[in-house]
Amino acid sequence: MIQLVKKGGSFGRDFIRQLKLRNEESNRQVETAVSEIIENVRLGGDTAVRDYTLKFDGALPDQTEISSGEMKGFLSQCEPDFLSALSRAAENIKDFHSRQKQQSWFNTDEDGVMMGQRIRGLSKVGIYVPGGTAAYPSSVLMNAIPAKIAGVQEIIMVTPPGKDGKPNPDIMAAALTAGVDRVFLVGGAQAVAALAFGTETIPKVDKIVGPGNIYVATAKKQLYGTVDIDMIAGPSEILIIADETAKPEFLAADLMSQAEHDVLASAILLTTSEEIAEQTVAQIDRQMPGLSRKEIIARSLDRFGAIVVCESMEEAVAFSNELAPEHLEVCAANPMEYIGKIDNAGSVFLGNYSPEPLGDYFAGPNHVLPTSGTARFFSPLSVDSFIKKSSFIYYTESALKSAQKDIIQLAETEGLTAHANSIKVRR
Ligand SMILES: NC(=O)c1ccc[n+]([C@@H]2O[C@H](COP(=O)([O-])OP(=O)(O)OC[C@H]3O[C@@H](n4cnc5c(N)ncnc54)[C@H](O)[C@@H]3O)[C@@H](O)[C@H]2O)c1
Ligand SMILES: N[C@H](CO)Cc1c[nH]c[nH+]1
Ligand SMILES: [Zn+2]
Repeated sequence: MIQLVKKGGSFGRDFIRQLKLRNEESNRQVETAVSEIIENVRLGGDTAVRDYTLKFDGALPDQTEISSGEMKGFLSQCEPDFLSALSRAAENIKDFHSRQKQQSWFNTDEDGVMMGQRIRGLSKVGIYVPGGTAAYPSSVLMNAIPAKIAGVQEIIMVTPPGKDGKPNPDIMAAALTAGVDRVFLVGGAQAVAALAFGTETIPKVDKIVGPGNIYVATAKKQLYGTVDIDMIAGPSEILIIADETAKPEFLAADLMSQAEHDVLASAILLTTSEEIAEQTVAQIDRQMPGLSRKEIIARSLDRFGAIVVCESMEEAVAFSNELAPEHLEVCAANPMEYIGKIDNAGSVFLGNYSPEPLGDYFAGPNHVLPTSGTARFFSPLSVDSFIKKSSFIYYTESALKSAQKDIIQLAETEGLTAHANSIKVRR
């Protein structure tokens, strides 16, 4: 049962503490397990990866790597309507992310000094595509399309095998659509560790991106430093701010759309209307029995769901900024009014006709987003996540001469006389 907190109820600090515990508590539980998996994969390579695949996924694929020829063979198993929806979604995602591309730049002054920045794609990137309790072809597009636009030379995808040890055909179709270079059927913390260290069959990469459950998110966190990562993109979250013009039927549906991802997912409604709050509870009760993942939804809403009646929209916005949700829906008479007031949120959905799943699948912005309050400092996955920059400096003899006094002064103040000497020898 989702908890309903009426005006003046004891929500506030207690619930924020409970939500924060969601991260800490689950992290504590899995932290040790994940570090053991990482260490075993580091030492045991493919053998350890295979053992964990059998243990956690329940089946071993005949082969870990799927060639592009084999991927094409799976296309005939996909629904034609799915394939055309996938290609339309891919176009929207390409269009949105193409606008993010930054250009290298070089500037030359009148005195011949040239400086600039070269921007290029990372060489080898690992993308994690979840596949435990659901398959996520949409996450293939969200990970790989910005990587391609950034100019990544090699995109290595990992995803858990199906319960039969076989690849999911829809995920293979998405990998072909998005231009993934190599695909390995490995999931969980063992996949992240394999990409970070490299094994006999799985290549070591420079950066690992992509969403996943708590094991995947914890493994990325623990391996940061051995490898670069994009962010902590763990169990999904939705927070909705609604005034009295919102529609309870929509609110209930949207809360459950994210609760269905994971028993650790979180769904919160903050509304100024007691009537809307009560009707949303009723709508959840009405809609949930018809949903295939109702058990996951019920468990998620039970622990990490809440409907809270706030004093004002300002109070709701302040709460939201404090929680920094992955997804924020603003269902209000004038949603545009809130654009400047939202400080912390991964992706914001404005108005009654911009439901969260529109962003998950189709609109174009990335659905790989920071969770657990990390939207305070992380941004959505983007083309920027896949680039690196190098700076370039060219000075002429006369330009160096006019700068030499300042450089020598700064070097000597730091006590670094060899630095100063490097300038002096050119005088
Ligand atoms: N934040 C985002 O951007 C975003 C986007 C999409 C999905 N998600 C999240 O991705 C997750 C997908 O989760 P999923 O489970 O379906 O797929 P997953 O691929 O993330 O996880 C499956 C893997 O978890 C590992 N695992 C399962 N139980 C384990 C255990 N007891 N010990 C060690 N390892 C274990 C297994 O190796 C398995 O292969 C959900 O939490 C969803 O909310 C987040
Ligand atoms: N809502 C998820 C991000 O938290 C992304 C997703 C993919 N498919 C469906 N939903
Ligand atoms: Zn979703």
